[in-house]
Amino acid sequence: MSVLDEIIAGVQEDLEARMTALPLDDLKQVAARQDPALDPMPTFRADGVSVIAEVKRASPSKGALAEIKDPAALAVDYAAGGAAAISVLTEQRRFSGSLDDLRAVRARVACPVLRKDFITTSYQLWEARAAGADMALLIVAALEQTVLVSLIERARSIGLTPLVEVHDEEEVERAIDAGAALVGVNARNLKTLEVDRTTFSRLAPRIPDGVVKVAESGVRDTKDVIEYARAGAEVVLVGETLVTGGNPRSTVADLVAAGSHPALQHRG
Ligand SMILES: O=P(O)(O)OC[C@@H](O)[C@@H](O)c1c[nH]c2ccccc12
Repeated sequence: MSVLDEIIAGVQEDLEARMTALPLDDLKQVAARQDPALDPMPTFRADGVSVIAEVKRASPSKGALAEIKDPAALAVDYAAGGAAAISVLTEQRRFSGSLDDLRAVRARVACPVLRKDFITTSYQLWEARAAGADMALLIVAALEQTVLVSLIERARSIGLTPLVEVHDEEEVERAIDAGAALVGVNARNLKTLEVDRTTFSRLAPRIPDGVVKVAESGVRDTKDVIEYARAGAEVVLVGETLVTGGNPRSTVADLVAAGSHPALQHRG
């Protein structure tokens, strides 16, 4: 069993318990009480590289990264530094996240919030919306094509913008076929957990113009942002560097500044 399969098995076990505790119809009512979801796409399409800053306590590859006692305070710092959106890991077993983290972040920031998890059912999309998320991650490697198509449609129907994650050429093709408008190229292979930053430059040319390209993982500094931007990234998603560095607010601000350099505004 691959790491990805193992993570998903755990996620589904935890999910079953929540589904028993809160039936879908009740969950939908919670979702209906939320403010309408925010649309991140206009900001992502605007000039300059948008930064999605991630609240990430741990990862399967590195174990514990940071304690993060107050995820909402961290998200407020990210937003103050100029983050276009906040990503919140909600997977519990390997990433030490939760939907409580997402709700806490939602209550304190005005920008779009992404639910970062291993979503395989529409129940999880409703959970995301009920917790106040505006976006949800869909990992192509974790989903059969018909399921991917239906989760993209379902996400949109409840107001969520799906971020569709790919790792290779075949997954790019599947994401585009499924109608993705926001594609994330993850430099970390979820099967081997290794980071290869050239994955983005290799796959970006296969993503049509008009589809917003997100470079996920492996951003260490401003140089990496510039490199991803030169290869066509409109958005970068950054976790570890922000939670392990000293000053998240100024680090985000530095990354945003690097990505707004006029020499990078030639993406067409
Ligand atoms: O910490 P990094 O290398 O900056 O990476 C952030 C983000 O890309 C990574 O957390 C991630 C990308 N896709 C995922 C899917 C599930 C869990 C986590 C992820």
